[in-house]
Amino acid sequence: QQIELKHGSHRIGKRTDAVMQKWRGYGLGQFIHWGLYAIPGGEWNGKQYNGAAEWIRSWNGIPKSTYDSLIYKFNPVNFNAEEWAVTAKQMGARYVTITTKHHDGFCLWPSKYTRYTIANSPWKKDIMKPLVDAYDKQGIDVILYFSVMDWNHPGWRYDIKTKEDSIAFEGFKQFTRNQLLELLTLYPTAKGLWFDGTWDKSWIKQAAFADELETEMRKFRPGLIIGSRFRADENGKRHFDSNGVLMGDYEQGWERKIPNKIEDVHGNDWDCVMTVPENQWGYNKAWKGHIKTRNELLEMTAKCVSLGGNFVLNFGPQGDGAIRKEEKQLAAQIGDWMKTNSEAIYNCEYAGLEKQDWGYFTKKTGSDKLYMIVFNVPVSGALKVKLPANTSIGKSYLLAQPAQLLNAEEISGTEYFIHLKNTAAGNPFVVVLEPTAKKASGNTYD
Ligand SMILES: C[C@@H]1N[C@@H](c2cn(-c3ccccc3)nn2)[C@H](O)[C@@H]1O
Repeated sequence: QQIELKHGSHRIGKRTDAVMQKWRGYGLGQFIHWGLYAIPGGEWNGKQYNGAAEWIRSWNGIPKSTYDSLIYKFNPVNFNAEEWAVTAKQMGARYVTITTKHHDGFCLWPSKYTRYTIANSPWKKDIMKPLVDAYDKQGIDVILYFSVMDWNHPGWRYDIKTKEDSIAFEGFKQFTRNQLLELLTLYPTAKGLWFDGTWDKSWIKQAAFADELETEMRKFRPGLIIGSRFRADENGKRHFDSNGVLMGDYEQGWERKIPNKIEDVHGNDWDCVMTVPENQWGYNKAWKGHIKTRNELLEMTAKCVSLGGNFVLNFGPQGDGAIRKEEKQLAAQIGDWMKTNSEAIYNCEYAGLEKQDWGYFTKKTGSDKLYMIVFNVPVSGALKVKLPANTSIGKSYLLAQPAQLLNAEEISGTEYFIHLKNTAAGNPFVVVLEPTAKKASGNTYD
């Protein structure tokens, strides 16, 4: 049964306002991880760091102060915000999440609450403003990534054990609040905040402070979207409070993993953030291990949308500000597919139909139109569809060739085979189903 909570979730069920409805329909997004870590790119003195490139500061092979002095090397002469935004547009991304400050504490905006910012680098200029403006110009909504954990701030603590810890952390909490209100003030078109670095005990113990801060930010920016990772409840519960209710506006736990069935998402909004290599968010020179292909990424996108979520693909621009060619190629390949098939991705939701082996169902929000995103054509060339009892298939056709109707053979009251004309599919493709209400059979046998 429900327990009394002061700092648990303040909402049951999905948000129904227009801003969140738009977020729900994005389908595909871009993540950008960029900062000082892009300069070493996962390598130091010729040796490769085995962890994630944006965590290289935590490698004991580098003195912390040596890493921190990378600020004096940050001069991204090939940085072009317009190019990044156009790459995202060509990919078909409808929102972008950009690291304003990662765990190392380096701020891509000229914050007045620390010296560890772009303003004190050779580059000097604000990076966030041109990025927000460029993405806004492309009609791509911006979400600001913010790491609470800040290895550069003297007040940061992993846990609070002594009086000194709690005094230092009080200062850190005010600093964090100041920076967040500063970001919301400087970039008012940002639709949301994507929090990270909130798993340590020090922050988990700040249930009341974080709850008040979240309320303050929502008041400051009505409609602001905040995920489930920002704060813990007074019992230290994260993502879901002590009553199992989702914290924040959407579930943020799907990092480099995708739910397998609808029950896994508990009726919540969610997005999945994904790296192209196995686990590299910041630029890593060694483009090694399993690099996801365009078809794998398309299947992940389709799977996420088929389960009611969004898929957010990460890009790690180089230290000089250019996006690496492999990522540009992927963006173009994905965009090429989206040009023909984005109708099955944008403003679509979980169709409520039994999953079939050939791929994924999506349903257009606000309509009965169904999409079958096909990755595995059966040798029979027949795609099985199970519909609810009171519906049948009015029309079915390839999204890419709407004039060519496909034969939908009724196998039984609720099962159909959609017969494909051409089974040599080199690419994933979409079949559209326009269901109609089933005519009453008229015969009663009762
Ligand atoms: C979105 C992604 N989240 C950051 C992260 C966090 N962690 C992590 C790893 C172990 C324990 C707790 C958190 N690993 N990566 C990555 O650096 C990237 O920013």
